[in-house]
Amino acid sequence: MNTATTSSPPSQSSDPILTVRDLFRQFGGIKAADGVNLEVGRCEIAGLIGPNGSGKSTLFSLVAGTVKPDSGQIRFDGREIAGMNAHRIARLGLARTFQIPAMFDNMTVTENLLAAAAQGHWHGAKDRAAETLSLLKLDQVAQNRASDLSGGQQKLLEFGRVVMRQASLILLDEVTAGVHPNIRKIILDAIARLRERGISFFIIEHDMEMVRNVCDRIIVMDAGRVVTSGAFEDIVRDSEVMQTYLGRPQ
Ligand SMILES: Nc1ncnc2c1ncn2[C@@H]1O[C@H](COP(=O)(O)OP(=O)(O)OP(=O)(O)O)[C@@H](O)[C@H]1O
Repeated sequence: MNTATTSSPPSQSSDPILTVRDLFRQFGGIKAADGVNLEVGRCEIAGLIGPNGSGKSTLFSLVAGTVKPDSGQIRFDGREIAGMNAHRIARLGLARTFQIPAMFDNMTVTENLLAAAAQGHWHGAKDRAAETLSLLKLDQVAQNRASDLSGGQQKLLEFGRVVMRQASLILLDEVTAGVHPNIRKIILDAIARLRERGISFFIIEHDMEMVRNVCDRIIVMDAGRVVTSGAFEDIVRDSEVMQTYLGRPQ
């Protein structure tokens, strides 16, 4: 069901890059994660959808280590990471866009990319910065200060900073929300290209068109739990899921 935006994933190993088992986290009386179970395959682009307050962002924070679970397992690339601190998880190769330190306003676009590499793998950073500028069509503004970029270009730069860290799994939280269609297309094409290079993605998205265009598989959450998962067409065909969990019958 991939459109022209995405290509087929490279051959996937059967061992998922991310496995979440029986994950619980309460805030006061609110069960934000109420026994979450899911997997993201290697080189997969998995979409996470669900109504407001269903626990999507909390799940990302639990996986990225910025929120600690009450109980449960999170296995990333063969290691148990539940409760590990966020910096350690990031060093293992898991990145969450737009959660990394804000870009440096007074530095150029290129300098910002190099600074992101300095937080992780410096080897080959200059070549990777050039590749990333090209991938995200930021070549023309490479020497501009980050503060002089448009809002959409700043989103591209933040995405580029994550790419520079050479993560093997990237969590994207509504990465295209509110951006111009041209910027959106650049981001979607970049996701598809990066997946071809072996990077896995887990994407929170409200825009069903983006979900359809880019995701291999959709995971639906409601009230802190995964209620179903499957191909986009199967999910939208399930009118009960669409009405109950997304509030829009198809
Ligand atoms: N730090 C917190 N303190 C208290 N309650 C929280 C906290 N973080 C999340 N919650 C609550 O946990 C529930 C799940 O929130 P979460 O933001 O994870 O949902 P979401 O699916 O990402 O929602 P949205 O689509 O609106 O971003 C909500 O009821 C929210 O109010």
